[in-house]
Amino acid sequence: MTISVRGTELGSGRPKIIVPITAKDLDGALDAVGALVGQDVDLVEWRIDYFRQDLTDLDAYQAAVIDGAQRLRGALDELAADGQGGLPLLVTFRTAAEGGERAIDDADYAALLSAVVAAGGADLVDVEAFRDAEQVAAVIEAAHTASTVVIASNHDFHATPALEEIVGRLERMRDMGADVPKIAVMPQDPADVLTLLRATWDFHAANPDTPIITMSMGATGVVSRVAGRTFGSAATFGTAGAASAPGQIPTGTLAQVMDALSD
Ligand SMILES: O=C1C[C@@](O)(C(=O)O)C[C@@H](O)[C@@H]1O
Repeated sequence: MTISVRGTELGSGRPKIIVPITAKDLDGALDAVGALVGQDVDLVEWRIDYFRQDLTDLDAYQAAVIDGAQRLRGALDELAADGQGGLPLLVTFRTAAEGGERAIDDADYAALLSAVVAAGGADLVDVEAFRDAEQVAAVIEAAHTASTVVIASNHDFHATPALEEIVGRLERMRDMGADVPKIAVMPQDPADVLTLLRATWDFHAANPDTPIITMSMGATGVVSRVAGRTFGSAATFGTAGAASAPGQIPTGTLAQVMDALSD
C-alpha cells in the first residue's frame, strides 16, 4: 500500500524528495517556494519552528502560522501552473527537545498542530511521537479527522540507538496510528549507518505496507539519504537553499544519484 497526497505517492518508485523551508518570516517562506521552480522536489516541508520567533504570544503565533500555511499552499498551487505539479505541504514544528529551533510544552504543541490541521493548513503534519502520549494521540486524531497524513517522527542528534530499538520505535509509531513513521539518528561511525540501514530494511521487509522515512545524519550518513529505494525508505530531505539538518545535499544531486542507484 502507498500513501497518496495530492498525487505524490509515498511508498512506491523513487524516494520522494522533500525540501525544507526554514525562513523566519512569510516573505522569506514565499521566496523559498518561488525558488523551487525547476528543482527536483516532490514535497515541501515548512519548518514552523524557524518562523516568526518574534511572536512569543502563542495565539498570535498560531494565527500567523495558519495564515502563512494558507498563503504557502496558494503559492504551491501557483507553482503547479508552472508545471511543478500541486506540491503537497508538510507542516513541521521541530521542538528544541528534538533538535529544533523553538521550545514548546506538550499541551501547546498539541493545540498548535491540531489547530493547523483543523484549519486545513497542511497536507501532511509531523508529530513527534514520543512526547506526552495523550497529546500525541489527540493530534493524530485531529489530523485524521482533517484528512491530513501523519508523519510520526523521532530524532537522536547525538547517537544511533541499537537495531532492535530503532525497529521498535518505528513499530510503536505505526501502532499509534501514524501513516508514515520517520526516524533520524546521528552516526558515530560507519557501523552506525549500517545499523540504521539494517533497521530500515528489517522494518520494511516485515511491513511493506507502511511507508517509512529514515536517515543517518551528518557527512558519514549521507549514503542513507540516497539509498532509500534499496533499503526501504520512502522519502529523503534535500536542499534548494538552506539545510534543516546536517548531511542534507542539494535536490539535483539527490535525484541524479538516486536515479543511478535504481538502474
Ligand atoms: O525530521 C526531519 C528530518 C531531518 O532532520 C533530516 O535529517 O533530514 C530534517 C528535518 O527538517 C525533518 O523534519
